[in-house]
Amino acid sequence: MTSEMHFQFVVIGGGIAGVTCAETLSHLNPDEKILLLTASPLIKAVTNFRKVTKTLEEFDVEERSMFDLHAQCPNVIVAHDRVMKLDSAERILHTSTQKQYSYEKLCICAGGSPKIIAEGHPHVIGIRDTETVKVFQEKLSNASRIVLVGNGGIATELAYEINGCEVIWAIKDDAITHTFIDKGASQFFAPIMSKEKHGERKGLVKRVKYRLDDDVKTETAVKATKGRKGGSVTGSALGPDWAEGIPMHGVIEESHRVHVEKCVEVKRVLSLNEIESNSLSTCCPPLWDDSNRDWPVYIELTNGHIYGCDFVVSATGVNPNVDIFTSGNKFDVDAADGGIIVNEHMQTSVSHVYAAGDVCHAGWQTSPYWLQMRLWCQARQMGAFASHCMTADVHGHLEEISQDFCFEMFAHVTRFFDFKVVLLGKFNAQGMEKDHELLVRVTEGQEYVKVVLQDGRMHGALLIGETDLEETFENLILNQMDLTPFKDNLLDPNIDIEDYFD
Ligand SMILES: Cc1cc2nc3c(=O)[nH]c(=O)nc-3n(C[C@H](O)[C@H](O)[C@H](O)COP(=O)(O)OP(=O)(O)OC[C@H]3O[C@@H](n4cnc5c(N)ncnc54)[C@H](O)[C@@H]3O)c2cc1C
Ligand SMILES: NC(=O)C1=CN([C@@H]2O[C@H](COP(=O)(O)OP(=O)(O)OC[C@H]3O[C@@H](n4cnc5c(N)ncnc54)[C@H](O)[C@@H]3O)[C@@H](O)[C@H]2O)C=CC1
Repeated sequence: MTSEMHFQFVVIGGGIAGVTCAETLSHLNPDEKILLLTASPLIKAVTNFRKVTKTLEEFDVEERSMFDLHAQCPNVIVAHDRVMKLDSAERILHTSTQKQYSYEKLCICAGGSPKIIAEGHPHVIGIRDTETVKVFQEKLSNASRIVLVGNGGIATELAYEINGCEVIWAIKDDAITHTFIDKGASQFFAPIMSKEKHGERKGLVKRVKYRLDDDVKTETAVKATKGRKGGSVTGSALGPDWAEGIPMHGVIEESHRVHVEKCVEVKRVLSLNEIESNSLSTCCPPLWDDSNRDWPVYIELTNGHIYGCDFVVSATGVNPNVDIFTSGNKFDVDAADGGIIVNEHMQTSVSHVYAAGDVCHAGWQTSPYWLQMRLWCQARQMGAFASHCMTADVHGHLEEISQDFCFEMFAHVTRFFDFKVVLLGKFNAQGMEKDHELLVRVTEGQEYVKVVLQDGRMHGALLIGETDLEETFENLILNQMDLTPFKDNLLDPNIDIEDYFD
């Protein structure tokens, strides 16, 4: 019988949410011992954090050995151990190394795994962590054509970054990058996507730094391989600009070739044998050469088109890692996205258990200008806020804690097609009735500016390019000024909008 170790605070997950939660708990509770349990030996650390505006933040993400966190926060003990079972009635965690840990307060930050079409198929892969990127790179280095499924962040980045390999990009929508931008913005990007990339990429927003020496890398690779069952993901999600500095080359000379199939889903994944025995005819985009080629795998789309390729990347979103926790415990889980529901204090429906990051579903009455997206900034914010709530909870004044300002307004800065992209508030008029109004300003190849107005007040904005409008628009969303008298001038390029509202 293994003895049980008790901790005031236990955090599960070495991703951005878990590490931020453990670090903040450490600062708030210097005299308490905090345990961080992580299935991967590498953890994610946020560095160079800075606020760009009140709600927009930028930071670097470093992948570090788990020993670094203990060195930096001596009251945090980091254990490379996978939680196999949660007994919430007894407040005990059982791990893969047969250990048992009891807790006063627990925060689940177990992240998510890629939602993969045809899961388990040898020619269909997903991308989540360093290891899955390695698999992708290796496969790509021998590939001349891939099918890319999905229309969100990962697919958009891959469609732009992959060189030396033909890409058939299959999307459910009628425009690219639907998760982040509207149809007008995707038309703005269309000519840029098909162009070859020239010169150095700017890397303006983020960098992921790999500070590992070779020994740690080797050890990590071995452990990670052993730890996986059926290709399941154990590492933390990659962070901003993960694609930068990672070679993404196939075997053909043509540097950049993308064919977009719109309004489709994948109907079937087929083998060459199935194609031949059923005499199915395959297709090829105009001017692409498909003569006499047999492919390892074929994809049939719902529009009837069948494409052969070397392998398929399923970039179709994330499933929160909840199964281990929901088994035998009464967690409320969101029916649509599968996340553990948390309230405005990041508490789950199970006593003494909190959750943060990709694993959770924001179940509180959100501000009209905020929405949940599974992003690093929200993982950091939720992890930090959960630690404040857990600390207040053990001291009996949780009810005095009001929600952090970061949940007032959605704000995200990223890069797509080498352009800075800023998303503010309800940037795509999400959940708004038809009575909203859109104002748009486009300068081809330079900038795309869209604001969402309702009753003359700004509810959201999408800014592509170096617009310098984020701070002013953030203020206009937060202060809800009636813009009816200024509407005609709001996007006038000859007016300095910052001075206007000063
Ligand atoms: C390819 C890619 C690119 C991305 N690019 C961006 C971007 O540009 N901008 C952006 O904002 N976001 C981006 N994201 C999303 C962002 O990385 C995630 O939203 C964020 O990192 C989630 O953090 P997390 O801590 O909640 O989860 P994760 O990073 O998934 O961490 C979960 C942790 O829990 C551990 N764990 C899981 N189960 C157990 C268990 N049973 N026991 C112990 N430990 C366990 C895992 O080992 C891991 O350490 C990207 C994601 C991917 C996959
Ligand atoms: N720059 C950024 O901010 C980036 C953020 N991310 C984040 O990382 C996470 C994972 O990225 P993605 O996998 O791209 O998820 P995503 O949530 O961004 O996009 C998923 C896409 O897959 C589509 N889809 C879902 N099921 C499908 C199916 N069966 N067939 C076809 N299409 C289907 C959806 O319509 C959606 O377009 C997300 O949380 C995303 O926000 C990822 C890369 C870059």
